[in-house]
Amino acid sequence: MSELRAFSAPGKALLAGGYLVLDPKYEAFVVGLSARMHAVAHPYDSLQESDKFVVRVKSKQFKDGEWLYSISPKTNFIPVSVSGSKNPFIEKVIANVFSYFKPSLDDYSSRNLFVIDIFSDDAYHSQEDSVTKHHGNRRLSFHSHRIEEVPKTGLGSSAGLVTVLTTALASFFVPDLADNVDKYRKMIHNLSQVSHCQAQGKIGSGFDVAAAAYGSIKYRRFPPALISNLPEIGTVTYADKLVHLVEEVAWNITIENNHLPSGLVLWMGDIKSGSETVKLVQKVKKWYDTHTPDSLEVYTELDHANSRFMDGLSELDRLYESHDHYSTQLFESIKRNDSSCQNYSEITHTRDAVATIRHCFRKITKESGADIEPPIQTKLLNDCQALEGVLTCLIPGAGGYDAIAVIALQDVDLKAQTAGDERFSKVQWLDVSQADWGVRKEEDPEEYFDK
Ligand SMILES: Nc1ncnc2c1ncn2[C@@H]1O[C@H](COP(=O)(O)OP(=O)(O)OP(=O)(O)O)[C@@H](O)[C@H]1O
Ligand SMILES: C[C@@](O)(CCOP(=O)(O)O)CC(=O)O
Repeated sequence: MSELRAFSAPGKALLAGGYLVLDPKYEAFVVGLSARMHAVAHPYDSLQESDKFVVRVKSKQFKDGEWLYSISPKTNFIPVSVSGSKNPFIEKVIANVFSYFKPSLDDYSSRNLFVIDIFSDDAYHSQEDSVTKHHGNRRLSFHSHRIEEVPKTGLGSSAGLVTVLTTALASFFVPDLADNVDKYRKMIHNLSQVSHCQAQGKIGSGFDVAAAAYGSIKYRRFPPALISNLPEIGTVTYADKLVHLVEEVAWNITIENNHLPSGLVLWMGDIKSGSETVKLVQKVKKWYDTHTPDSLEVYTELDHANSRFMDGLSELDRLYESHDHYSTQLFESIKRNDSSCQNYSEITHTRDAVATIRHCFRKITKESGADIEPPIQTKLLNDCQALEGVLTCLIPGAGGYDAIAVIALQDVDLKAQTAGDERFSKVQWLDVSQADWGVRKEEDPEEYFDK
């Protein structure tokens, strides 16, 4: 490509289906966020040598944020770090995009250097030790530490990175991609799932990658074996098997557009203390296996409550759009958040479903030792539930001490309501909102750079 082009992909919050979504039996609800990961692909450049490709990925907001990989058809597209500095997510994206397109060096002689800049929005990372600077027309935070050392807020930075980088790198091989992201969305999604899964060590359900590719969705995962059955990267059969998986295989996945009701918005409160998802998942799995058949009953109850929660939100969405007397009264009652809420079954159904989800998670917390909704978070959520304009609130994703998610009326200001209140002193409201759209082209790539 002879032109600069920019893409972005959203962060995520898993509002229903944590843990269950690891099993293809259950459906989850994930919301795409306004915090986005960006990739700007530069025009083709050339190396002195013509016996390899080089991909240079720069992420200048982080110390030492540059990775240089060389890659060649002669070694079946195994990326080799040139600078010595490695990033597993970037490495797997390069391996898979090259294995998928199998470019020949003859076709790319004198345009075999691909340069991509990564930019990430503030909400992904703790802003401590960072300096905000204008970069082109954008305000970006620059951190004094390496990417692995900067505390995350849990919005899915790696999934955003993998998805947007896959898109940007693929745009070197697909001339019409930049103007047709939709046409290639499935390919981008499937390739990104493969890369993310390999880089992460095959732990996740892939809901974060699906949200990065598609935005707010109902999601049911693919069978994990689809990816774990691939041969090793660099083996002779890898590229063909990958193309077959991305293009031909039925993934049996559910991805359906789904969003929060109009008139309601998401608030994410960061708690600054972090949890380790992998350890939580291990504890919950152990609890599940050692507590059957009771654990299956808990999962079934959770699954039904998740469905009722999603149905309740859809019901509220329909009501908001109707703008009739009943719906106006209902939304005013959420605004007051007083006993009048009891008069509206749409509110009580949604709240009861969330109460059941939280009850089940507290039970699992107690029996498994995995702090999904530990008592300190229970107290915080109960305090949030009583705030003006709050429909409901819960622990997103894997739960723990990371964050809380609150669904509230669009015109209430939780920041102002909780300011100076000791009960909320640990909560930092993130500057994010729901944003339904998945990976997309950004119209003005020049605006990322100083003129
Ligand atoms: N802006 C970036 N530039 C380069 N690499 C990044 C960037 N953002 C994330 N990464 C890569 O992703 C890794 C973090 O991924 P990880 O899956 O642990 O976190 P996350 O996706 O933000 O969190 P969570 O899965 O809890 O939502 C980093 O160590 C780095 O390798
Ligand atoms: C526990 C789990 O179901 C959700 C983790 O969500 P999060 O990374 O905490 O947003 C794991 C997964 O689905 O990958």
